[in-house]
Amino acid sequence: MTSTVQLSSARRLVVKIGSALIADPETGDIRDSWLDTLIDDVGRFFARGQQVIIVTSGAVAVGSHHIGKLDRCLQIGGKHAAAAIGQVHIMRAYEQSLARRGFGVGQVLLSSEDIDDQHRHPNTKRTLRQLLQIGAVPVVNENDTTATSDICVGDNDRLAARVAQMVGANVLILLSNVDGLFTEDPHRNPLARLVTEVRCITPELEAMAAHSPARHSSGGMITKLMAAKIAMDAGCEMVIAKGTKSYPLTAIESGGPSTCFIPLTEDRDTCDASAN
Ligand SMILES: Nc1ncnc2c1ncn2[C@@H]1O[C@H](COP(=O)(O)OP(=O)(O)O)[C@@H](O)[C@H]1O
Ligand SMILES: N[C@@H](CCC(=O)OP(=O)(O)O)C(=O)O
Repeated sequence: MTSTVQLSSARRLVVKIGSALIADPETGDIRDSWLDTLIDDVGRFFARGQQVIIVTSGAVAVGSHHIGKLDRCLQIGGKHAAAAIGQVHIMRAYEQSLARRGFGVGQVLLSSEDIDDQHRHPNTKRTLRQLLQIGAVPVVNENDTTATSDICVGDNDRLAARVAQMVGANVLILLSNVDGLFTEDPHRNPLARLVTEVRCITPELEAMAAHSPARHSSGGMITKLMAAKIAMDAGCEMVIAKGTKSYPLTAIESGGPSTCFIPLTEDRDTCDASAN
């Protein structure tokens, strides 16, 4: 069973970009041509009167390749230094791509305190909303350079869900390197089937999700299901889709494969999942 995801009716969307999309996994180079097609899609949403917040991974992936090019050892500066270097490259790419289409950009680096702390939360929310009002696209990442385990969200799937919850987004899209949630990791079992629609995160569904084999990824499918719980509890629909090809948001709207997590409402209260 397939379902066509309706994105056009969403007033506010959060789009999360995984490391393997923004950065070539082999070279660590930013995939500029692909990024231009994503930003074309985002521009189309803005032209329809919709608001889009981007949550992007990739700072560590891009930065660690640069450290490699400079012949330094990752252990010395570690992940924090890699993120500090990579974040600059990522933001330059977003800034240039958005500017070519007439948009500004606002970098928002968050720790869990910026979302959880009752004094910081309203500031974070206000900043995101003001950026949208003045036509600057918020580009969010975790503040990896100073994050310690007690103040970090830990992965951008949950960070994106927390942002979606905070700004009252209608739809959260996680663009990844797989079509969605499969009955097993499709990289390990090619016979795994795509789950197209989820209305409830059951233990059976959680058992399907595994970690990612990719080096710079944080949580694989496990954190995506955690994100789905946060989003659905906030009444926000969540979509996981493959974003590796050009125009990844157009592909979803055209009925491309995806897993859609639909929050329960009073008139839709069945708790089940459909697989292809
Ligand atoms: N049940 C599953 N369905 C789909 N992918 C899964 C599943 N379990 C584990 N995975 C792995 O999760 C990976 C996607 O997560 P991740 O590498 O963290 O991507 P991203 O960088 O987009 O967050 C897939 O490439 C796949 O190997
Ligand atoms: N904040 C990190 C991203 C961590 C993360 O969640 O990565 P991914 O699993 O590829 O979305 C970075 O920018 O490298």
